[in-house]
Amino acid sequence: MSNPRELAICMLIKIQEGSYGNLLLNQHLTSDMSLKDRALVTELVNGVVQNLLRIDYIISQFSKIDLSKISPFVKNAIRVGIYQTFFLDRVPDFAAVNESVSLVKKYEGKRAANFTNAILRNVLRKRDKIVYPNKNINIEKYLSIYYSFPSWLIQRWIELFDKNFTEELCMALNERPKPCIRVNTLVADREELEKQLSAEGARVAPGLFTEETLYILDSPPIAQLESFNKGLFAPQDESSIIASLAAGVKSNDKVLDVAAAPGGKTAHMAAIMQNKGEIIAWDIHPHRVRLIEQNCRRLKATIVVPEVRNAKIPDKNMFRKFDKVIIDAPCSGLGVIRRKPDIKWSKKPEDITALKSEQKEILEVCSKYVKPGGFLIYSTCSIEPEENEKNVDEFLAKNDSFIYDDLRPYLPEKLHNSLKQSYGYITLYPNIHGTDGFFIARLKRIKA
Ligand SMILES: C[S@@+](CC[C@H](N)C(=O)[O-])C[C@H]1O[C@@H](n2cnc3c(N)ncnc32)[C@H](O)[C@@H]1O
Repeated sequence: MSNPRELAICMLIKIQEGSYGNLLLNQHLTSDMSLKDRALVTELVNGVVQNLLRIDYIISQFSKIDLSKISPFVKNAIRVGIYQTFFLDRVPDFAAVNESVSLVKKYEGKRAANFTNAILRNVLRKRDKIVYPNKNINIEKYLSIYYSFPSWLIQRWIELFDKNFTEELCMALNERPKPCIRVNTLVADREELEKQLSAEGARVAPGLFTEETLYILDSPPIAQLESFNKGLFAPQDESSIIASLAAGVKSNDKVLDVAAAPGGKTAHMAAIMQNKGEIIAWDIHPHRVRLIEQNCRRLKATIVVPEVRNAKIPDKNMFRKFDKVIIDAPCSGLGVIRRKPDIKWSKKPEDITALKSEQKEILEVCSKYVKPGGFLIYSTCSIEPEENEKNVDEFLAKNDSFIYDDLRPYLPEKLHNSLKQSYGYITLYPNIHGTDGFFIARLKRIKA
């Protein structure tokens, strides 16, 4: 399939049937497609998924047929057409309409094509007259439709934060983040990497908080850069970079990273430890443990011992053996919606409850691996308190061998005023910090 819009429509149908957007894009965007086409497919798929409720609201204003009765191909062809005309500057309106109409004709015949044409032209003609739910009458409905977030999430966030914060959060989560990379200090320093990236045609900007972070402003595809293949850097969000700093690892530490794949924090900690000491890196999925192996090989992290293990199953032989235990827990991922917009549709309120108990179990079991005087770092890429401070607070209430440890010595100074009173944990928010949403807690074992 060589037409990027056709490919995007087919992927959108699969995503609505339950496939993961990122996996589909990785699978179908092969090197025989031009860079431009790959970028367009990615933009259309992520853009439609990100703005789904608003796009469907617009369609429903102009279609006499209920959305649920429109065939998946026609519906997604209209969505792709509307996304291009409302959210992208670079595609002329007539081209967006014509492409959708001719694809519908190819797949569903002339009648469906006429319907598509009528809706899209009508939407274009009346685009300035679209009336969204009134913000002053029903703020929840307005935020849900206008920013395209499920109403349960909007309700939850308004209760947790407030209306203004929720609106800012939605806006930030709808922004496309610049790719973020970590300088691999095992192989290069920041200056060397900047020079090499510039020679390879990439432009970068410094990190918001940390020395080892660079943001890519524009570049050839990252995986094709020589500097990537030589392991000079690792793609990693700054929030995740901050989490490995919070671990405060040092040379000759014995570290256990219990949910480590694909190895972002593992390889970073190996760099901080200057490849001295040991990091045992577990993950439950064999294919993901292979990613740890591949990434550590590319990044020359030689002290990492990857293993397929379920962190919920205790191993008595390893109790109290580690200086640092890192639990980068499986979580809802609601903090990384900027990168993976389909998360907002795939996650349900009950997932948060289920994940909380899974995280609690891992926390309970893996805390036993920390030696007296050692540290436990618990993190998630979620901003939901149940997965974060509530979980840790409940753990601490039941385990008097642990206390919160002051994060300030490990965090960039600019973040100190975001720490709560005990200084033992921090939540990063995209609308405040400009990073992914992330939670990091640091605990100390004070008793055997
Ligand atoms: C947030 S990701 C880890 C990201 C990683 N720490 C990094 O920085 O690249 C969570 C990982 O936990 C793994 N996982 C889920 N349940 C697990 C379990 N019971 N035991 C070990 N790993 C688990 C998942 O396969 C996933 O790779």
